Amino acid sequence: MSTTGSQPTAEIGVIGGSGFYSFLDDIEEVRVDTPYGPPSDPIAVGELAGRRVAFVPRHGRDHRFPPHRIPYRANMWALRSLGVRQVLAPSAVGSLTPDYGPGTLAVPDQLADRTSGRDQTYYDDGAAVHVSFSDPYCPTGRRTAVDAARAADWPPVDRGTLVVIEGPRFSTRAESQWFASQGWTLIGMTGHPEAVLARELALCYTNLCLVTDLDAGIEEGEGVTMQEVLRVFGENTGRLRTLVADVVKALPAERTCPCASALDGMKLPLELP
Ligand SMILES: CSC[C@H]1O[C@H](OP(=O)(O)O)[C@H](O)[C@@H]1O
Ligand SMILES: Nc1ncnc2[nH]cnc12
Repeated sequence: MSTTGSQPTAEIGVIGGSGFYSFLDDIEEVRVDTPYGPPSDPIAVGELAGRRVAFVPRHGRDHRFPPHRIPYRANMWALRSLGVRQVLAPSAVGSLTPDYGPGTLAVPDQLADRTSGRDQTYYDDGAAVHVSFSDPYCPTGRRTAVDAARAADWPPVDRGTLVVIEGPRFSTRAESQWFASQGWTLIGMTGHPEAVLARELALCYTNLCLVTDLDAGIEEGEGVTMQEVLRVFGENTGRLRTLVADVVKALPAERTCPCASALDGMKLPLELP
């Protein structure tokens, strides 16, 4: 169903990644325009256990946006304009350690940006805004996700550093070994700038990482392929969707985390939606 009249609202946003192109059953589709163009797809808004949820697949339903072309700013802006304040972001990631094999769930607590040339800020002009980003993820969202995964009998890796590469190619063995030597444990292509854009809008952001492969530097075979990523993701989709739903249900409605006050006292050059 498409909405043209009064716009529905949502409190929690879910950004689906590779293999995660839809989420809710009974939805209203909302076309939101933003100063950064349209989001990846119309936003699907619906209800889950009494919580209002907005869903957008970051690559589009047909996976037409490669990671370096995703309209990250439009996606996050559109979610906020619907009322969203907490964002859950499931992602397919590679592992940089043999300890975390395919099927592992990880909730990283750190991020290392190795992207280049992506639009990574809303504050380009008019005033300098520097948000704190030492802890890029929401502590409440992370704790809720870790607890929900444990309760679902899917014990997660409850920390770790996600390095985000520009892509769309996968890493060489040398690059991958270098990332691992830094102590970084997970690798993906979309966690940046998603996390920082959420912080720049004072949104909570939690990355739920499903390991689909061992990255090239630690793998003994042919290296990573897109087919392998999508196959392993497909094998784990059911429990990941259930977990996202569990986290939606368990997220505290009231925000007491630092993300909520990320912009307090700052003079912003634009009006947030
Ligand atoms: C489909 S292979 C690589 C692709 O998968 C991951 O996507 P997402 O983070 O949206 O789940 C990775 O970041 C790449 O975009
Ligand atoms: N090995 C890998 N490198 C980058 N992004 C990924 N997404 C899933 N697996 C990946």
